[in-house]
Amino acid sequence: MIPFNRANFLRQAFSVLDLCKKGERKISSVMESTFKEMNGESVLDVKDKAGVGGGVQDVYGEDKASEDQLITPWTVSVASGYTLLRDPHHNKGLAFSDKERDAHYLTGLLPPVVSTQALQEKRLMHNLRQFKVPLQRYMAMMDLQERNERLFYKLLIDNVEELLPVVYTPTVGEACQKYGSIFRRPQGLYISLKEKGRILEVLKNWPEKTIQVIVVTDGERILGLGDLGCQGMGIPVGKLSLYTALGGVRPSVCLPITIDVGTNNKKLLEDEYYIGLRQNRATGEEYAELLEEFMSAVKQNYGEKILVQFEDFANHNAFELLSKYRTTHLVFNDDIQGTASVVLAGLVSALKLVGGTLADHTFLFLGAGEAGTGIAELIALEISKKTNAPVEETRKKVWLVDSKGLVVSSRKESLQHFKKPWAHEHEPIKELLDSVQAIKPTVLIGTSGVGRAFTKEVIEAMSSFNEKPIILALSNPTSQSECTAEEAYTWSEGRAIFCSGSPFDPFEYDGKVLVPGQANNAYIFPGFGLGLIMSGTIRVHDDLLLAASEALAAQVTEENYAKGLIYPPFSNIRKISANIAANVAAKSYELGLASRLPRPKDLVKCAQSCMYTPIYRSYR
Ligand SMILES: O=C([O-])CC(=O)C(=O)O
Ligand SMILES: [Mg+2]
Repeated sequence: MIPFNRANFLRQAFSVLDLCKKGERKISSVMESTFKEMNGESVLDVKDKAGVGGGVQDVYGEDKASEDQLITPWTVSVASGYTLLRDPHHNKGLAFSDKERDAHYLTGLLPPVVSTQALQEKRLMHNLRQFKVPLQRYMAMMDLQERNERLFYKLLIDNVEELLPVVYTPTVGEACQKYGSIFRRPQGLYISLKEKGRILEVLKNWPEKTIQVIVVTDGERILGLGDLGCQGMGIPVGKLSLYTALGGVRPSVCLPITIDVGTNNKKLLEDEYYIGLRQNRATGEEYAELLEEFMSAVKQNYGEKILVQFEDFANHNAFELLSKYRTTHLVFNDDIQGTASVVLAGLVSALKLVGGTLADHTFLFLGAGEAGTGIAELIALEISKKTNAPVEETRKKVWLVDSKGLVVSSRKESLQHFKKPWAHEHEPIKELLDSVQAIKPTVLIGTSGVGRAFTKEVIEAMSSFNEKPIILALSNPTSQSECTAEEAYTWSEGRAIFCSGSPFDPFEYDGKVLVPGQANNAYIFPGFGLGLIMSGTIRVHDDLLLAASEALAAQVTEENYAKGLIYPPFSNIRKISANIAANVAAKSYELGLASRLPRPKDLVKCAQSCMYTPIYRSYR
């Protein structure tokens, strides 16, 4: 083995660089990051491996391993021929030019025609539209992602409004429910209880070395569908494809992870096609230890600035994980914080339609879990910032109803800790309808995961004391939505300002076409993540969520308001994400949380220039 020292390292590095310059080798992401490292561009933390000396960011331990340690023999090679066609990152299918076919040993492996990406796109959209069953469209999209990554993202970006419901909610929910039977190829990293004690090793099996964002779930609360165990993998995969399509984060730096600690879903445990551990969920110390090992391994492997997005954990773990790791890691809980940020943006822009300030409104939630309390807290925080009233006071504008009724002070003893701040003085009320009539909210928000919980009586009550009741039915997928667009509009006689978590089609009421908004965290997390990554932010602060929310609200145009919309259309999402990223990064620099210095002058331009675009590249 060549002894590791700076001189040898540089010699090797420059000989590879030479080959690259001559076009004989493609620079791999490993070498690329090594060069950056040598230039001092982004130095990650030096790993603490007692007794053996290695270089800065010797992530895979090749250099510092002593002879008895095992290492992974990663090689750098240029894909060609059949392998190139089977490599989703580089495959272009029929779009390989004749010159490329010659140079890369593809001649004969493809039919003679040379297609454009635009024509491929047209053909694929035509084929997708032939499928009438949404799950078939989902599977066709996943196959495309596995076959030709750039074409997948091109399709998704150019047809975002049509394809979002396919790769994301609601179809992704059904895909998770049936994940075992539609399973073709693994799409992310599975870490189960069986890997306890060697999670770091498992991370190293992932083919990409440079990772900037991880979306992780333990599958316990997949959308509003409950515990889907290991089959929750569809969620991190879907969320990360939006990181790329909507936020422009490069696909190669995104890593979907499912942590499998078992499932309490009896149906899945008995399903012969179930893909996860066939046991009940580990809890308590066993669970906490696995998560602790995971969080340490992630930081050890990818460095301080790896963004970990927690997704669809059950309440009891979600709050705890967020509060435990928010001071030591760059973590973000999409269901608590992302949802809060998107809903706050919608409410702030709704003020243009209903008048008043946030502090003039009264909010009632059905559902006091992650989304409900997360949104509630951000509303209270925003009102507090705007009015200078203490947050303990501003929380009194917000009421929660859970499965046992209105959250009130007499229930405080028995409440889970995250509900306690919302237990205000009031007599106990069991039913939602009675709570609505007693509190008389101007805004009704559903985060309960209980489909059709906003009944005709509830919507009619809201409409009896509000000229324009704001009704947000946020639970996903569509089957769990607290009411449909049609119901909200019909029962409010066309007066409701309605948004849902999963998309609904426009609805015509009394000759007027009413367009429901989609208050989904997909508006926020891609741009938010991009903002954190491009500024090298090291911790998430609540003010960054407010910055994201403010940027989103600012993107709603007069034209949108005229249609009764409180969110901009998803078709503009790349521009919206760039603006969110810039505002988040600006706040991060202001708070001293950004480590990428000097601060770029024009952060919007910086965000735009960082964004991945899926057009084909030409190969030498
Ligand atoms: O995935 C979505 O559509 C929104 C979300 O985070 C959830 O419902 O858990
Ligand atoms: Mg979620």
